[in-house]
Amino acid sequence: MTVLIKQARVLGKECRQDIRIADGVVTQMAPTIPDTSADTIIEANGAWALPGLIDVHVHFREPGFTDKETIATGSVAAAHGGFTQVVAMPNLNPVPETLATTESLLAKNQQDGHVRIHQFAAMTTGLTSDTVVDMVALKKAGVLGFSNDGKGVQSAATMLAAMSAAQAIDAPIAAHIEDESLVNGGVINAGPIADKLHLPGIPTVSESSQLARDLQLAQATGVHYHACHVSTKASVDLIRWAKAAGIRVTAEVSPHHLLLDDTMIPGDNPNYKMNPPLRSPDDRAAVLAGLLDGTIDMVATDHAPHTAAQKTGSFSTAAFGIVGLETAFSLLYTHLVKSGVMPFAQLVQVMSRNPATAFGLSGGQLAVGEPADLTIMETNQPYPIDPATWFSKGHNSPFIGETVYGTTLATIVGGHIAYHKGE
Ligand SMILES: NC(=O)N[C@@H](CC(=O)O)C(=O)O
Ligand SMILES: [Zn+2]
Ligand SMILES: [Zn+2]
Repeated sequence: MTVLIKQARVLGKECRQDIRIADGVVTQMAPTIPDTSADTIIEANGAWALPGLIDVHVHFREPGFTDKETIATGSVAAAHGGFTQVVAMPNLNPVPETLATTESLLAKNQQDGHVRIHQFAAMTTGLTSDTVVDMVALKKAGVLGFSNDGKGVQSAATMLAAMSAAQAIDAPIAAHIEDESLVNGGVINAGPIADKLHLPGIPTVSESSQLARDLQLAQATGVHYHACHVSTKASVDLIRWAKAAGIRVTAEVSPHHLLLDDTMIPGDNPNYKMNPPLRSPDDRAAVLAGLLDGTIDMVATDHAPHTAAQKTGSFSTAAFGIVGLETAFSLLYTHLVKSGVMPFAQLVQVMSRNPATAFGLSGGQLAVGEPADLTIMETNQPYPIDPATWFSKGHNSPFIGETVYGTTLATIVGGHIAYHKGE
């Protein structure tokens, strides 16, 4: 299978490029390549050719919750958003924690995935217990690493045991950081907005105090510790300190924590409910500053689809989480790059190269000889965010109706076209 992309803009190149792909590899880039013998031609017409985007935090809900999303719908949504690789979280039913459940999930990811799907297995059985899974066997089966996302690990002893086991096989731990003894049944960030809406608040220390614990444990074990969806200023300060101290830590931030804060919540609307919650304007400024200065390594969407029924009604009863795969690039391009907050090359780095480097994945670079994972992205035509155009089953987003720039024309995974606009 050969693909020829015509007249794409490429970061770091003065003039438009033709890009030839054969057998899953980028084989040629030049101002003009004759289109003899290409199976497929994609006219970029000056749109960007970017290294395929990588999202290390998605929820595909299969098995167990296929009314919210499936591996098929989630991975087409990923391709539609420009992502060529994702890492899927294990808060499923059954939880991938035994060899049998994990092997069948990995096979299903392979079979149904429209993009490359990597998988985190649970760290502990049932995502809540103190029993660490058989990491050696699960790593051998093919998982990328371990996470209890959705739940913090409440016991320091359990976290230490999990980190030691993961370190011994050089597997990363991706931590949902939340001390449940400090959450107080909260559903929104603690502070004046929670008070105004008469909703119970989640304090920032429920995240940062457990992060401080984890960083000490990561230092003691030498494990690769990845902090999921960092949301507070104190967390950014802790990670900055930890990196300076040589602790092997990486961190992600979600588009919504970069672009929204709790003062923007328009009343009791559950499409603004997620965990961690939208924090204060100061927290939001700190996570953005942390991403800009490299303290936070990457953007990850925490794509968390739910049914309409689960996201209707009030903050107090709705499910936590919002979708992100089909809006992440356009929102960040519009609000960070177009507005001059972040250089375009840096946005691409935090959405592609940095996640690849942190987790040892292929991709993250567009160059001759590299795997043909790439995204053709048009950035000049504004359009309103409209869930009718999405492939995800989840329509739970606070960004619906917003005008953005950034349309995926095509997503190519290993030389195969995973998404092609209009086809
Ligand atoms: N982020 C969320 O609000 N929800 C996630 C769980 C999680 O990422 O912690 C989910 O699985 O729905
Ligand atoms: Zn989480
Ligand atoms: Zn999550």
